[in-house]
Amino acid sequence: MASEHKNLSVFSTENLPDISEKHFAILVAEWNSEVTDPLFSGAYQTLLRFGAKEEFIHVQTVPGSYELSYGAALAAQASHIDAVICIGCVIQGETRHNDYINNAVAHGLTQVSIQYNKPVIFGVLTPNTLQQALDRAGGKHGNKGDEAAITAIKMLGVSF
Ligand SMILES: Nc1c(NC[C@H](O)[C@H](O)[C@H](O)CO)[nH]c(=O)[nH]c1=O
Ligand SMILES: CC(=O)[C@@H](O)COP(=O)(O)O
Repeated sequence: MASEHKNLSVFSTENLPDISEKHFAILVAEWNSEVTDPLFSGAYQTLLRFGAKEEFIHVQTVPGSYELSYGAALAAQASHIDAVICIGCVIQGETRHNDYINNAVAHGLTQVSIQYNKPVIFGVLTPNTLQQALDRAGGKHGNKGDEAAITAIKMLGVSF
């Protein structure tokens, strides 16, 4: 398995832009909070680590990952928000419900990002099991919340 023994949160932090005056929205799904709480903490602490101001990080919860798209649209259309980070965890159940949620959120967040011309980061785990999720929320495979925050920071440095 490609990720079997890897920390998936290893990333370059060179040449990051100055984010001291940037405003970040973080949307956190309440479903599977034992996973989304550490994902959020990873994202929040990573933003602070690389220079974001606490008062410029705006946090809201939504009931589930499916609601992240609408929550992201509300955040992205706010003029003071520079980037949106969406945190969720959709664990495969007995039916194909998880597939519909995951596909809807992936497409929805992409549409919001393009519509409002702002980075909207997909920090949603789509594991088969709770353990796979915990492994990626501060466990042996790192923290996808950290990755989501670094991705938001890097995207703020992308311009033409
Ligand atoms: N099963 C999971 C859900 N389900 C709830 C949906 O996200 C949504 O809130 C509901 O369908 C009403 O619109 N959400 C997760 O984030 N993770 C899950 O595992
Ligand atoms: C997607 C989920 O984990 C939750 O809605 C339960 O799914 P299922 O009804 O397929 O077990």
